[in-house]
Amino acid sequence: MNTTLPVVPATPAGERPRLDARGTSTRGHVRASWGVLGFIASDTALLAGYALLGHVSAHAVLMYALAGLGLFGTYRLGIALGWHQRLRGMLLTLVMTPLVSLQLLGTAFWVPQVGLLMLMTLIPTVAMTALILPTRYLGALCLLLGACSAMLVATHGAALSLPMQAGAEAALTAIWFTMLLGRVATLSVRGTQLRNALTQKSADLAEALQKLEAIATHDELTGLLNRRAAMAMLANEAQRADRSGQAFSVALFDIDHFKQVNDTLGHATGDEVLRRYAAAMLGATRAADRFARYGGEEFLLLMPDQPQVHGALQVADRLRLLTAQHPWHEVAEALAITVSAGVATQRPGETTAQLLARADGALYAAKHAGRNRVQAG
Ligand SMILES: Nc1nc2c(ncn2[C@@H]2O[C@H](COP(=O)(O)OP(=O)(O)OP(=O)(O)O)[C@@H](O)[C@H]2O)c(=O)[nH]1
Repeated sequence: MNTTLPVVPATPAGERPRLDARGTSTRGHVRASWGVLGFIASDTALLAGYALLGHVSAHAVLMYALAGLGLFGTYRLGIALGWHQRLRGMLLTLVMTPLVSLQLLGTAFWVPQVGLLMLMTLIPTVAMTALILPTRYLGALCLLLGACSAMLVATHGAALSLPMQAGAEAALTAIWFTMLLGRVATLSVRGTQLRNALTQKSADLAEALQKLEAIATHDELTGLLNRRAAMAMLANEAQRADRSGQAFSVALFDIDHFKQVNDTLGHATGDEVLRRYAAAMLGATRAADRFARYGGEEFLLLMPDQPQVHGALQVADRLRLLTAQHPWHEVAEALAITVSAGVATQRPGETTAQLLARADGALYAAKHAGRNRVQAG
């Protein structure tokens, strides 16, 4: 009678069993079914004790045991037929809870001298349900069970009792209570496990989202912000500048004769040059500045705190010089890398596309003027 539904145990770490939609493995349900059998056995033993003391009939104990075995069989059949997967892991709850409740209430109607124990045993059963079942089902189940309980009290109220006459009876009842407490405690543990699992899941999700964001906004080779992120940043900066009236500057850098690096030293060396260049520029720019990979060997520097073109030109030229002075021989003997840059400072009413076009024009001019130089657009 004390057949509170057991908690479906988690799957041991490292195994990859078939999971239902709620992440419970078939093996977990099988283990839970053994738990059901354990409850049936312990309840039957206690009831047999009451029968020996003459408090309930042996017939009632036998019926209880048979009903319990029927429940166990139904559960195992459900698992064998894959119901736990079809019912999205709610087999225990959707099928077993009403059946167990039926068993408990039926016994209470039939053997009201243990009726109060049956009603109390309903509590952890419903609590288990509340952990899993959607609210609308839970509400319906509670209404149904409430109506049945009310009917039980209305029709058998006076007869409902706790077996406590003899000392041995009281001892059995105390054991029953202790078992009930154990089941409620197990449910609380399960609730905590579920909450922890949820917390872990949302932490994993947040981490995955962060990784996705990083992938979406960063260039894989250099780790710099990619063009998409750079354009978004530029748009934000333009909005800020519109509001504050404080202009900003951009510089487009392009590695000189980079094709030759690839052609003579190989693509891998070309990649290494790009990586080193990016790292060197990141280390040399201010925290407020943003350095992004704009294209293949083209880079964009956003300078929010450079409202004057001469200041922006100085920054860009410092970076140009740093590039020329970088120990490129560490990458390949006799390797020398220079960059050309075009700088533009935002003009009132100018769009980011117009601003970039001016910077690009200046870069083109720098290339044509001989490379390894910076020009303003
Ligand atoms: N290794 C490597 N090469 C790249 C990458 N992206 C673009 N490139 C190469 O960069 C080279 C750019 O060549 P061009 O546009 O002709 O320019 P350039 O040789 O730098 O000449 P100038 O810009 O006129 O000085 C091409 O060979 C591209 O294949 C990359 O991720 N890795």
